[in-house]
Amino acid sequence: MAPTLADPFHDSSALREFVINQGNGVKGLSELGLTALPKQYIQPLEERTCMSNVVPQETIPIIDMSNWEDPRVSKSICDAASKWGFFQIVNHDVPIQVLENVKDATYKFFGLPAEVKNKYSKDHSSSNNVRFGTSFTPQAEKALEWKDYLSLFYVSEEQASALWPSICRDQVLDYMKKSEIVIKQLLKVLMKGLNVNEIDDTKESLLMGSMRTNLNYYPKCPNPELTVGVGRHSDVSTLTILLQDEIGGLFVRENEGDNWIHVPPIKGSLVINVGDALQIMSNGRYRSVEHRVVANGSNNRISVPIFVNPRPADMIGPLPELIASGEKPIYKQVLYSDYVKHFFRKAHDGKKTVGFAEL
Ligand SMILES: COc1cc(/C=C/C(=O)SCCNC(=O)CCNC(=O)[C@H](O)C(C)(C)COP(=O)(O)OP(=O)(O)OC[C@H]2O[C@@H](n3cnc4c(N)ncnc43)[C@H](O)[C@@H]2OP(=O)(O)O)ccc1O
Ligand SMILES: O=C(O)CCC(=O)C(=O)O
Ligand SMILES: [Fe+2]
Repeated sequence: MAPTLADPFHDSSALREFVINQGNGVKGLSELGLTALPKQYIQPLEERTCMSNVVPQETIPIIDMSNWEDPRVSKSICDAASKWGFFQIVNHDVPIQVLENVKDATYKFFGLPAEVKNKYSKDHSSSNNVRFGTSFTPQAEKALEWKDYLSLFYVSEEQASALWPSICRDQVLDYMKKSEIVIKQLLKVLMKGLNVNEIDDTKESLLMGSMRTNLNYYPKCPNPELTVGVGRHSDVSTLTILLQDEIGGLFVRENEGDNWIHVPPIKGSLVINVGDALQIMSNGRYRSVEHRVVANGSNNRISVPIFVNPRPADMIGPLPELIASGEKPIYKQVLYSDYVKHFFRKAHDGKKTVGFAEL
């Protein structure tokens, strides 16, 4: 069949060549001015966000961090991590300018020509620690996701200087560095909520021994109602610190039901969520909750999550303090890099990754 403007990528190998192999991403597709979504991005009905399942009056907690050691603030953090798995923080210690700089740097990186960004793709990057990509796991997905990303795994300043794209390196490093204070505050409070009152070096390394920052770019989409920006998933991190811009589009699942809650952008705030590693280490007391991002028909959107993780070589399982206090473990000990590889090798599938660690 001859290509048409509505669907010039009827042939899937032509689409993969343009989007994945040449590094144009969905940003490149969006900029072609397509009038219809290529069929490879059409999600099954059950994966699209249906507005009748969105609860407009509900909201995740918004927590003021200026008095984070106040027992009432600590309680609201622990309650939010148990009940919602998600909350927003305001009046934290990360300067607004640092957040603005990393958003600008994200636009600058994605504004580079495809052939420059493509130097960081899975096939061309000189290291697994830097990866430019699109969708999530295109090789495993039945329907692709409408998102491009740059993923930066932090090892050292020296490695970042040598390997990370210079157009965003310093801004990402600054964002990570300045976020460390609030990450430590949150972990201290959350551990205290489990009666783990001392975070020694070993425990600190287990909770936050590695960090990965992703720059996510969701370009304007024809037929946004047919696809997703990011499909339903929980993060595999201990905690995720997410900076989103003013566009909106992140939805969180309410408890176990089929209702979804929008996370409204609040200027200067950071969205915090519990990841699978903390759900496992807390023996299920804190919950990693499914979330998804819708595509947008009018605007481009960016977000910048910092995934705070154990180290790849760590064994993770319910914390010994919880088991010593008589709790029955519901998870086994697993090697964290095995857990992450399991997550990355399949398409987004809600909360299924956690099954890998269940007893
Ligand atoms: C991208 O869209 C996303 C991402 C997310 C992410 C949510 C998170 O919570 S990220 C936090 C992940 N944790 C860590 O990175 C810390 C620990 N790191 C590790 O354990 C390792 O670095 C590793 C990630 C397991 C990679 O180890 P390595 O030995 O190099 O293993 P490989 O065989 O190369 O990779 C395994 C498998 O994963 C794919 N992959 C690797 N890195 C990424 C990446 N940054 N993004 C996407 N996929 C990645 C790699 O291609 C391999 O798959 P194959 O099929 O090729 O075998 C949430 C939501 C999103 O939409
Ligand atoms: O873009 C967002 O708001 C969320 C992205 C996300 O869930 C992720 O990258 O894991
Ligand atoms: Fe996520």
